[in-house]
Amino acid sequence: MQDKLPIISLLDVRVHYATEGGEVKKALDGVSLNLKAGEWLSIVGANGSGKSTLAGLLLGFIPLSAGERNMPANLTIRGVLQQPDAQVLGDTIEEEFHFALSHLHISSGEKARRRQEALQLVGLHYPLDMVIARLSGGQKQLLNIATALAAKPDVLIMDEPAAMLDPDARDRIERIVQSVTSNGTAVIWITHHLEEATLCDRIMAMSKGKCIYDGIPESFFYPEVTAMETSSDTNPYERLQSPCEEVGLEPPFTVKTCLILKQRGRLKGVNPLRPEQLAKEAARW
Ligand SMILES: Nc1ncnc2c1ncn2[C@@H]1O[C@H](COP(=O)(O)OP(=O)(O)OP(=O)(O)O)[C@@H](O)[C@H]1O
Repeated sequence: MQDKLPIISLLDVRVHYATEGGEVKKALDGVSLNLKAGEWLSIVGANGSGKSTLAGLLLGFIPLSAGERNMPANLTIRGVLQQPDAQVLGDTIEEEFHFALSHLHISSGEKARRRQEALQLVGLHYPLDMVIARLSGGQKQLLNIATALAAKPDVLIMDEPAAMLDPDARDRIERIVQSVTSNGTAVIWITHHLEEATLCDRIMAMSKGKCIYDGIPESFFYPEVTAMETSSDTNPYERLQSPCEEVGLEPPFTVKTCLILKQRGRLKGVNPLRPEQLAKEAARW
């Protein structure tokens, strides 16, 4: 991925709002970002840290107060919002695809093919005249993802896509993201549930409108662990805080478990992020 040029580049972007009290609210306060084709970027941060503002800026519905946003004019970007209902326009699945693809200059046969492919990918097997109101929240979200994917976007931005979903639906979205990124679509997945940020290529952590970490997940979740010259049996290791902990975010359960094991001298040299990776390491003991 290193050799690819960025398809989106933000340079020192700022989004400021005037508050009723006459002060300036800095929703984004000097953020720079390069996104490459096929990259899976997780944007994490506490409530109000600027994640959705960044998504809105990339999707083009929030204007810049300052800085530069560079992307090719023909770049196709699609967004999936947290509340599935907020995005649905049609009454039926067929209508929803009709609205989503109406602006594309492709034949109706190609539209039908893309619709079929996208529904297959997200695993929605319903007749096209299925009334959307009868779908569950998770199914509506999968439909939103399918309509976004049918436009063959260069960039897919998902703002808390799994917030209303059960673990199975979340796993499905993760598999979809793995599939589309391997085909070149860049995906930005915004979340404050850090379990959802353990499969991505890169994490960007936001705090108070600033980017305070931009790098691989492993270094975000795991601090340096150093052996201490101590006679204590229970805690022979002292560790620094990870960037994740420094920002005040709660690490995934797997990471928390591993950090405790590391403090007890176990799991040296490995930094599992997913439960299945931890199980594999534990099985070696
Ligand atoms: N239109 C607006 N006018 C004034 N302030 C705003 C506006 N939109 C966002 N903000 C403020 O900007 C900051 C960043 O908001 P944003 O929604 O981007 O955060 P977030 O990280 O997405 O939060 P959450 O996780 O709760 O969705 C917040 O303090 C918010 O109150």
